[in-house]
Amino acid sequence: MSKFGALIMGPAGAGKSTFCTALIQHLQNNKRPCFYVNLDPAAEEFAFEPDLDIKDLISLEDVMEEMSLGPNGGLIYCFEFLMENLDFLTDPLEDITDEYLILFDMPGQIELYTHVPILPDLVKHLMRGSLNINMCAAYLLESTFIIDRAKFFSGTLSAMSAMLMLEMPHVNILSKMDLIKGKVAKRDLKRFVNPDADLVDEDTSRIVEEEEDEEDPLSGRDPDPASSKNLMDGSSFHKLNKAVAQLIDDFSMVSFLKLDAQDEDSVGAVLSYIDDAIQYHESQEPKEPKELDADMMEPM
Ligand SMILES: Nc1nc2c(ncn2[C@@H]2O[C@H](COP(=O)(O)OP(=O)(O)OP(=O)(O)O)[C@@H](O)[C@H]2O)c(=O)[nH]1
Ligand SMILES: [Mg+2]
Repeated sequence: MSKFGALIMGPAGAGKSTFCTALIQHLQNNKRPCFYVNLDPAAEEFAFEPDLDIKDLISLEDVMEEMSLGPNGGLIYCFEFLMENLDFLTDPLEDITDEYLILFDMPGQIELYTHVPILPDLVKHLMRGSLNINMCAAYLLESTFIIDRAKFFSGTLSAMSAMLMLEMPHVNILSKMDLIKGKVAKRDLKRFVNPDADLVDEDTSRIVEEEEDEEDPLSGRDPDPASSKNLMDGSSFHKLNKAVAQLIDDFSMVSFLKLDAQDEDSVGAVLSYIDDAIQYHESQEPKEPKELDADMMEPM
């Protein structure tokens, strides 16, 4: 029997938990069962009580206190502890049937998605171990980043890093679309949904003209070439951003779905992409004719 799940990821405050809440509500409205797993050991409040909560295994607060660690080191410790106690996840998930969508609400520490190898191991355990869950990663990025294009491309790079690291079906999502309604022209929005590198050139707010051959205003001397290597002036920053944006553009790997968590149609649309990625509907038993909605049986 197959199992189906989605890993809801993204930087701090991107709207992961809100998206999980909206998804659970939408699934309930459509009479689909859901199993909600909280993997954020610092999360306190939930609109829907998690069916499984990492805090019942380990809490970030205790780790920080007892191990004298900061929030990021503490989080990594919690995940290492989870990896040593995988039965905590495996046992309750074993009995989940193929009708369920298992939602994993992840923490927002970016290092988890970029350079710490814990997440790939966790994903391998969920997808390829005895649980054999068909999983899709959903990576959320705040749409307000669009206003600052350097920030947008750095966020896009983190999404790409997660994609490459996890090697699993993946959708990228621009969350909080309600916040930019009316602020970005529809035509421009399309270019962020499929990011193109020229967006960086058009971001005039960030371009600072290179002040080559200018005297150092403090000392009156020519700028020291050695020290200027360590300083990133506006022009080098722009070139770096352009190179990063070009890399993303060249890969043609990152595109975004738009999400407004308050709008049920928008939540449903994103869910349909996740369903497609995990082939949820293909696995569902065909319904007996008597189970079909009476409306559908009525003559047109
Ligand atoms: N306007 C608007 N606000 C949103 C939306 N989604 C989330 N927020 C707000 O953004 C803030 C962070 O949302 P969360 O859902 O807690 O974000 P998160 O990614 O789970 O955060 P961490 O778990 O702390 O990393 C909250 O104040 C939410 O109310 C949205 O679609 N629109
Ligand atoms: Mg959260």
